[in-house]
Amino acid sequence: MNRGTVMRATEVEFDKAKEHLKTLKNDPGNDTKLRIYALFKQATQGSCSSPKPGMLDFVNKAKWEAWNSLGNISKEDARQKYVDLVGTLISSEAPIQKEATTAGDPKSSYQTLQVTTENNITTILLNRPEKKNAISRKMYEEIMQALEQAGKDDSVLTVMTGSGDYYCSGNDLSNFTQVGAEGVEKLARDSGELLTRYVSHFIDFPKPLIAVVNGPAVGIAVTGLGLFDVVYATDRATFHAPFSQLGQSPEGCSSYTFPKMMGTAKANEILLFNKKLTAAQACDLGLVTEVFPDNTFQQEVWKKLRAYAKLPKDSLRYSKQLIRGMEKEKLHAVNAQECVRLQERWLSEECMNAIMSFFQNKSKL
Ligand SMILES: CCCCCC/C=C/C(=O)SCCNC(=O)CCNC(=O)[C@H](O)C(C)(C)COP(=O)(O)OP(=O)(O)OC[C@H]1O[C@@H](n2cnc3c(N)ncnc32)[C@H](O)[C@@H]1OP(=O)(O)O
Repeated sequence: MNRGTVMRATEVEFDKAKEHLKTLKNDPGNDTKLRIYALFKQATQGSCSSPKPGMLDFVNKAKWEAWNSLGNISKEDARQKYVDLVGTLISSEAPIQKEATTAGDPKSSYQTLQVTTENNITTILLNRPEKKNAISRKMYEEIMQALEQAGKDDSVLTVMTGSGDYYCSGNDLSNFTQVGAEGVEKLARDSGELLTRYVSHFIDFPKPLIAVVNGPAVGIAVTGLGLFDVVYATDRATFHAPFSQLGQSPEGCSSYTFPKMMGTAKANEILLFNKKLTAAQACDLGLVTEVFPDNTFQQEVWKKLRAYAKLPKDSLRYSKQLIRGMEKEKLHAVNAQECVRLQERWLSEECMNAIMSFFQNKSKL
């Protein structure tokens, strides 16, 4: 590049930076967030021309000040600065996480996931960090689609992990507030059908499926872990299945896999009495394979996974099928039974009150 040439980010680089921003694991802090906001506004709308918000409108006032402070820089310069700033934030995070989630060949048709294949590993990144990766109806459908593709592609392993500070906060509770003209019975029936299909995709998944639990997990994100082949967790992760608090009942085959894995008495504390486990406790009970310190989690786990992914693909596939094969029929029966019970639960007063209370109070479970 000649001296004095100004670098200009392209629209594609700008769009990529917007996507990368969603995968940030660490909170960049308010000042940086305001600068990102301001550069984005300047890049898309030009200089700030709106009137200054009132002094009690703290949030919009801070945003206005950040945007206004950019002065007259051009849209192109703002776009370049935005791309640079996001690039700096991404590269300051664990390099292995970046590699696993943003490089490779993103199947960009997904709205709620980022799916990449690299080093023989297909990674399904749950990508609604602003909602703690709660699983919306769209996300259930997209996870099923991603599993179907990953089951057929050339990769050796499939990994599921979360974007941001949570692994996943379970079912998006607003799935139960979207009642159509046909009423709540229809909603419960459709939800039961969706859940049956969703869990079946895990039961039938043909190659090693690994959960990289990068933060707390709630509800179905915990119960479904019994259907993964290996579960690695950061020591920051917690495992909470608050069914009775929500007037619901277990799913993800956990009414069978949990007692089998850890004994009925231990499973009951989790599935009946909402006991929240630390990562170390979950590991002692056999739900988690291994726990890593948060600051080396991504590095250590991805190093291991890259080594595993060099093993012969068919051997791993057939071995998994032998280990799980005998159980498949049983698991489908358990899944069907759990979903029938849940359909009844979703129509119960206990469950409706609990969901209303979450949205009214945003009460923490
Ligand atoms: C189709 C039907 C299939 C049904 C399958 C059956 C599955 C059952 C389950 O999974 S049961 C478990 C359901 N999950 C929960 O009950 C968790 C609810 N969430 C919380 O308790 C908290 O949000 C938290 C502890 C996960 C995180 O707390 P905190 O760190 O304080 O963050 P916020 O609460 O501010 O969350 C940020 C933002 O995300 C929204 N959100 C988080 N989790 C969910 C969720 N599960 N459903 C809907 N929305 C969720 C939260 O409301 C905030 O949104 P806002 O910024 O206010 O718009």
